Amino acid sequence: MGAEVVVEGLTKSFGRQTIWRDVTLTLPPGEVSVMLGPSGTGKSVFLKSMIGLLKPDRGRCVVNGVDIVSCSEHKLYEIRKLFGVLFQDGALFGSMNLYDNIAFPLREHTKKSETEIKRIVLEKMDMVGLAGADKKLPGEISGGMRKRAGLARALVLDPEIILCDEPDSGLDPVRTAYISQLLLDLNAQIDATILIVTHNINLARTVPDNVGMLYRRELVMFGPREVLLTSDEPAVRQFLNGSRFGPIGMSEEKDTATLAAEQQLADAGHHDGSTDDVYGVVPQLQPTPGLPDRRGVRRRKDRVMSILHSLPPAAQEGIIESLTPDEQQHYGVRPHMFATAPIGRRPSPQPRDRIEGDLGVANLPQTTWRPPEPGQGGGV
Ligand SMILES: Nc1ncnc2c1ncn2[C@@H]1O[C@H](COP(=O)(O)OP(=O)(O)OP(=O)(O)O)[C@@H](O)[C@H]1O
Repeated sequence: MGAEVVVEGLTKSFGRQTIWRDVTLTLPPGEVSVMLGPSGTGKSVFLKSMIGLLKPDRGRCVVNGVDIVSCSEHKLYEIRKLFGVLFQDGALFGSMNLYDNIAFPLREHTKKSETEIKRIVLEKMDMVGLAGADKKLPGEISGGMRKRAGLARALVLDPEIILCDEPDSGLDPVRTAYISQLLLDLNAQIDATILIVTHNINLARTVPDNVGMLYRRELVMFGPREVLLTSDEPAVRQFLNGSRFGPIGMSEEKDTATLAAEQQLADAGHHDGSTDDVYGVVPQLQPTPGLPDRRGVRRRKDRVMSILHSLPPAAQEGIIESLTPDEQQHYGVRPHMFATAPIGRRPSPQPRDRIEGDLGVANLPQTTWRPPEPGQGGGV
């Protein structure tokens, strides 16, 4: 089973620029989590901080009892071996063929024989659908294949935790769907804890067990996927919908005057750039038939049902509806037992203080932005 990662009060600045502060979350062992957030909110910095490539100013990041932030260099070197990282561009050596790229960590960090290395490299290449491509150079293959090669390299040391920085970047929607499925299939096969940083809303809606979002130097929320997917937090809704209208601006949050002007545009029926209203829990991807069931799913059910009472009604409803009738009976729940609005219909926004607490919803500065009324344009 993958390792649990406990992040507590993590804060990172570069000089006087605070990237994010007081980030607290737990990546449950063997579950898949996604971190969303507008560009520049520090998602990559967060991943790098988790493996000790960057040093946070404050806080803890604990894996197997070791705090990566304060441990010795020697311990950090050891603990890093638990991580497999897929960097945004695959980070392959251009002059090495795929075989040598993927074998690199084994030759660097282990004393395995070349025969053993060959067995492992070919096995991982097969797992990511690259069988037969071992002689190719990174420059000779597509972006999707480079991502797969980066993933195979991340797998060779049998990581307990896999960090993926925008595995979909530069990929078309079909290749993104394939890499989404691949990540879930890998999770089923090796039960590793996975954290994916992405902007891809389809991936965020269908792949992970948990979703979080960084915004305005805070972790807006982090928790079971159903919470974010049914959230009425304006920044979350705007981000999921890819809408221009809302608190997130071109490069930073908007000021009051901009928000008021935007509200006028919305009232006048101007299009906000979004298409459908992305709200509600959609079915999660399943491992490809023939692969093992995801062990994290069973563990997650017990975990999420134990905190069900602390979640907003729409999230509770989404979770209960995702259970089979037998599971509903096992946990003593039935659809519509808590929620007032059926899933897919948006409940009225909750006052901020009613959705805080166990959820870890950040106390964001109040915004004057309000969604346009139905029928007044916007489609938010
Ligand atoms: N080594 C560094 N030194 C100084 N500033 C840095 C460093 N690395 C990142 N930053 C700054 O931290 C901020 C967050 O960068 P980061 O790349 O983590 O954002 P991101 O959320 O991953 O963005 P994107 O979605 O566009 O990839 C940016 O303002 C960036 O310039």
